[in-house]
Amino acid sequence: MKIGFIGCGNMATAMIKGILDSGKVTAEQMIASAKSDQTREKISSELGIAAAKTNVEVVDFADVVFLAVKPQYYEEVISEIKDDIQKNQVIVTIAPGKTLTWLSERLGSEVKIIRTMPNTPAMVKEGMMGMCKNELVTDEELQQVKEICESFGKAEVVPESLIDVVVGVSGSSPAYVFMFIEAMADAAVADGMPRAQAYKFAAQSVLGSAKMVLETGKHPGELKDMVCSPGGTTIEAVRVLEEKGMRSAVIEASKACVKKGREM
Ligand SMILES: NC(=O)C1=CN([C@@H]2O[C@H](COP(=O)(O)OP(=O)(O)OC[C@H]3O[C@@H](n4cnc5c(N)ncnc54)[C@H](O)[C@@H]3O)[C@@H](O)[C@H]2O)C=CC1
Ligand SMILES: O=C(O)[C@@H]1CCC=N1
Repeated sequence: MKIGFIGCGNMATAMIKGILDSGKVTAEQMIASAKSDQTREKISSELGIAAAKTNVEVVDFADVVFLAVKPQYYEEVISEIKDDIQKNQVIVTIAPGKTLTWLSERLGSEVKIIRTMPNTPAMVKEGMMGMCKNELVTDEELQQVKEICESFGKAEVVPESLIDVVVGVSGSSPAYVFMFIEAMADAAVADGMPRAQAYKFAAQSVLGSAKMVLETGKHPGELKDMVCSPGGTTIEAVRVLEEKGMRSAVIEASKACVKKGREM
């Protein structure tokens, strides 16, 4: 399978590195386009794959084409490539808000489309991706693309109605988690811990807690209760977090994120 990326910024770079490291696809089977000479130089030297000057070159080469530009450039890119797309090719999107209907109207009703939502932890092969397809994509093709995407983390097929929800819970949520880590570290610094050490302690606690949720199968509330000793330190922190509306802040933030995605 030959894989192409249109645009090679943060997400594309992370995804390409993961795919190459998995060995599922060789460097000769991959291509990415970029507008600037500087980015094309990075594609050749850092990623070791072909760098295309035009987006049409990517479509002419690849079986699976990822549209990895910002949502506001989708329309422009689609009008550039639409006449070159063949019936057997699969177009994979990674932008919020661009529905299968919106995409089909612009790419053409004959085009196979997989709509996904990845996240930046793909950079460390711990990504989480939601994906759905239009009716022209076979289950086998979806499975093949899913396996490729599992090179940089986990991937799950969801109904299209949940893709906007995926933006809130995993596409954008790394930003909220980084804010949480930064805030915990700020508190540790305020109490005298050197900053680099504070980030390590805070980040490792988040990593370990996430692993506990995934690996023990226990309810997050039960895991929280296991930390809270009666009359102890943790329940004091929990009391203040509840008083300051932490859960509500996270829920409202995530709902605003999902709403924005639906409007895009
Ligand atoms: N950054 C994130 O956390 C996530 C981003 N996404 C989505 O991934 C997509 C890419 O986002 P990032 O990688 O963060 O953006 P980015 O800005 O790092 O990369 C986009 C790249 O596309 C290039 N580009 C712009 N117009 C182009 C054109 N006409 N032809 C070829 N290349 C062009 C830009 O020069 C840039 O290098 C967006 O649709 C975004 O919504 C999805 C999930 C997470
Ligand atoms: O902020 C954004 O619009 C993109 C989509 C998900 C994460 N970043």
